[in-house]
Amino acid sequence: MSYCRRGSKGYLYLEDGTLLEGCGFGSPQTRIGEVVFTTAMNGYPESLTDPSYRGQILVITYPLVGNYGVPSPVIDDGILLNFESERIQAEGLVVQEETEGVKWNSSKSLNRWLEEEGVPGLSNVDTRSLVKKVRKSGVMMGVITQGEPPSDPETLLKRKYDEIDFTSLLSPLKPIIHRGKGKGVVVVVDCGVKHGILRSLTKRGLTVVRVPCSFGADEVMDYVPSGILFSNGPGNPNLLEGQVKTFRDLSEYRIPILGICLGHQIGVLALGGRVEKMKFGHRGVNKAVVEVGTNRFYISTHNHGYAVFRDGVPDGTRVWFYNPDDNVVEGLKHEKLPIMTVQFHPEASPGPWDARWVFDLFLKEVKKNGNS
Ligand SMILES: NC(=O)CC[C@H](N)C(=O)O
Repeated sequence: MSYCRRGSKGYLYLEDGTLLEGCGFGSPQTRIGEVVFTTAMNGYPESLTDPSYRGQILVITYPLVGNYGVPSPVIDDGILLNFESERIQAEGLVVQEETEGVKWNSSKSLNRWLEEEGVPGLSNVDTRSLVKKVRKSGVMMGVITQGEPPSDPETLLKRKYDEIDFTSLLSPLKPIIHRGKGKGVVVVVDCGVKHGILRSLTKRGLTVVRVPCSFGADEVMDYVPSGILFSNGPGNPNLLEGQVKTFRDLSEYRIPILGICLGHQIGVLALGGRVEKMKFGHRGVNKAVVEVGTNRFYISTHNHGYAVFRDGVPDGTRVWFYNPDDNVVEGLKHEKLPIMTVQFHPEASPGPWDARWVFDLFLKEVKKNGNS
């Protein structure tokens, strides 16, 4: 790499000793994270602000990133449009080619956005071979930096993604209320909720109370909810004993519960199942899931590194969705209780809306519950 148009070289050092050299963009910071990739061809503003990417360096397989700039934030009752949280959550971004795009609603370039938010970017690297490596050896920790290669990467890489509880960094400190125009209150146990989930609930008239991820069942029940949603979030679900207990305790109230992504995994653990780390995860917006029973395929958005395999399904539940590529369990329904969970993202953001009816189904359950 001899010439970088923004002046600075950039580097990604991987846990296995590989050093990739490219061009720096965004902010000249050094950050550590688990190196993961998404196959989404668009939606970088949503992906970068998805709290579930906290602690991870995101590699985008689509070769041109930045084409349509970064939209201006629109906030409606505290809920953002076009972004999934108030800041970039990913630790760093790796792309093949970073572009200065424009679009009618773009307020700045990707480069400027990363610069303002203190997040390093790396471009002009062969993302294809990087992804092949990650697919082959599994996800690894990495250091992203600019200027010079990292001087002591081994020390930096002592930090392991799987051992950190990121949810406490993202969860609100106190409850936040978003009012819907209809009846019914849903408490969202917020371990880093995507705003797309909040939008999906308020759009259906529901009032949303976002409570800290550390809340126990009694604190959740103080809001007399008609339904409870356990949100998506970053990190290893096996560290979240408190949240698992809260889910278990709440299941006894027989109130409709919907778990999404991390929420699905917490539910599985609460009901006695098992959640394991995958080799390189599912991250993208064109992943098929099959609904058991109807045999319908839905194209859906995924962002998960942990998963429930067939032998980890808890007793008393049945598989609702699975991924036809690798058979991973993508959703469960409880046989007796009004509990349903999905590993994928029915709110999309970014991605297709094929499965947004999951929220309609939840709404139906919430209405049946009577409090609404
Ligand atoms: N999007 C999510 O909620 C991700 C859940 C969990 N952190 C995983 O990677 O599997």
